[in-house]
Amino acid sequence: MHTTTQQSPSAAPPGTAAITTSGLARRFGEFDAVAGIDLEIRTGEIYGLLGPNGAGKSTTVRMLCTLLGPTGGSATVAGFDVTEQPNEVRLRIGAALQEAALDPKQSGIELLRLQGRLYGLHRDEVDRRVADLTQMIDLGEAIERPIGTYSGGMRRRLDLAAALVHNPDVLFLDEPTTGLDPVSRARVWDEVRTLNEQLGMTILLTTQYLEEADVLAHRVGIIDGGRLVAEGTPAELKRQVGADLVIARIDGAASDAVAAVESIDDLEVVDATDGELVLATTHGAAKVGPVAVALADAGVELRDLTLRTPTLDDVFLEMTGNRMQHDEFEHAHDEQEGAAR
Ligand SMILES: Nc1ncnc2c1ncn2[C@@H]1O[C@H](COP(=O)(O)OP(=O)(O)OP(=O)(O)O)[C@@H](O)[C@H]1O
Repeated sequence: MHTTTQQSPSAAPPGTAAITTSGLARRFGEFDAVAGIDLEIRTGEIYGLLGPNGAGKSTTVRMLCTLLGPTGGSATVAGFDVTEQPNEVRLRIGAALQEAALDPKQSGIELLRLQGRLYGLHRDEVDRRVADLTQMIDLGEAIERPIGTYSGGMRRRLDLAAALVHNPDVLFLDEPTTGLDPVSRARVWDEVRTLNEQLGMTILLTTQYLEEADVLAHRVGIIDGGRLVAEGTPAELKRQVGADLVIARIDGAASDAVAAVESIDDLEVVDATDGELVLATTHGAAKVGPVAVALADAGVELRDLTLRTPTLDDVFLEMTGNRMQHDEFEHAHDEQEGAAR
C-alpha cells in the first residue's frame, strides 16, 4: 500500500513499549471481567490476545481505547495514561471494534472522508489518505455504494480503513475476522501484515481463532476468565506444552512395541494401549525413522506412524484444563449486562 507523509503526533521511538498495563482490571457489579492483567507490548509488534468468548478480550481493548474506565490498575498507550490523558491516547490510536455501527445509507468513501475530517486533517490530506486506503482495501467501485449493500467482509475492511485514516501509531482490532469466510479472512490478514511490515504499526488484535494468533501475532497472550494465563511467541508457547508427539498405530501387543522403542534416545512413552503407542520427544521429525525401524526389527506390525506438533489449543488446554472451542457458551453474564458501567 502507499503511505503518506503525515506524521503522527510525537510517535514513540522504536523499541519502546507501545502498550503497558499493570494490574489492569474491570469489574461489573460483583463480576471481574478483567481481573488484573500485566502487558508490555513493544512498538512495532503484532500482539494477539487469544481467548474464548467472555474471556475479557473486548473489555481489555475497550479500556485501552479509553472507551471504558478501569476499576483497577493502570495502562499506557503510545506513552500516555489511558485514564489521565485519554485525549492524547485517542489521537494516536485507531480501533476497529466489534460493535462498529456503520450508517447503511452512507457510502464507503463518505465514511472515510468524514473520519478524516473528524481527526482534523486538511482536505488534501484527507483525499490522499482516502486514496491510499481505498487502494489498500480494494473494494473497487463499491467504495461509492451505500454501506448497506456491503458483505460482512467488505464492511470489516472498510472499518479497518476508517480506523487508519489519521495514521495511528497503535491499532486495535477486536476479533477482526470473526464470522468471515476463509478468503475474506486471508485478505484481512494480509492487510494487517502489510500495515505492520510497511508502516511499523503496533497492532493489538483479539481473536478466538488459534490459527489467526499463530499466523499473525509475533507474541500471543492467552486470556481466560479475565486473566492472562500464558504469554510468548506461538513457538515458545507450543514448546511449553512440551514435546512433539509420535503416534504409532500397531497390530499386536503394546508391550512388544514398548520394548522395541525403549533404547531410542529422547523418547518417552506417554501412552501405550494395544493398537496405539504415543511417544513424546523434543524432535519428532528425527524420531519417526528410528521408531519405524525399531518396530519392524522387533516384528511389530506398523499400520501407520504420525507426527503431531503441539498446537495453541494444546497450550490452552494445559493452562486452563479446557479446550477453547468447548468454552463458547460457558461465560454468559448477561444478567449483569450494564450493571456497573
Ligand atoms: N457491561 C457489562 N456488564 C456486565 N458484564 C459485562 C459487561 N461487559 C462485559 N461483561 C462480561 O464480562 C466478560 C468478558 O466480556 P468480554 O466481552 O470482554 O469478553 P471477550 O473475551 O471479548 O468475549 P467475546 O469474544 O464474546 O467478545 C463476559 O462474561 C461479559 O458477559
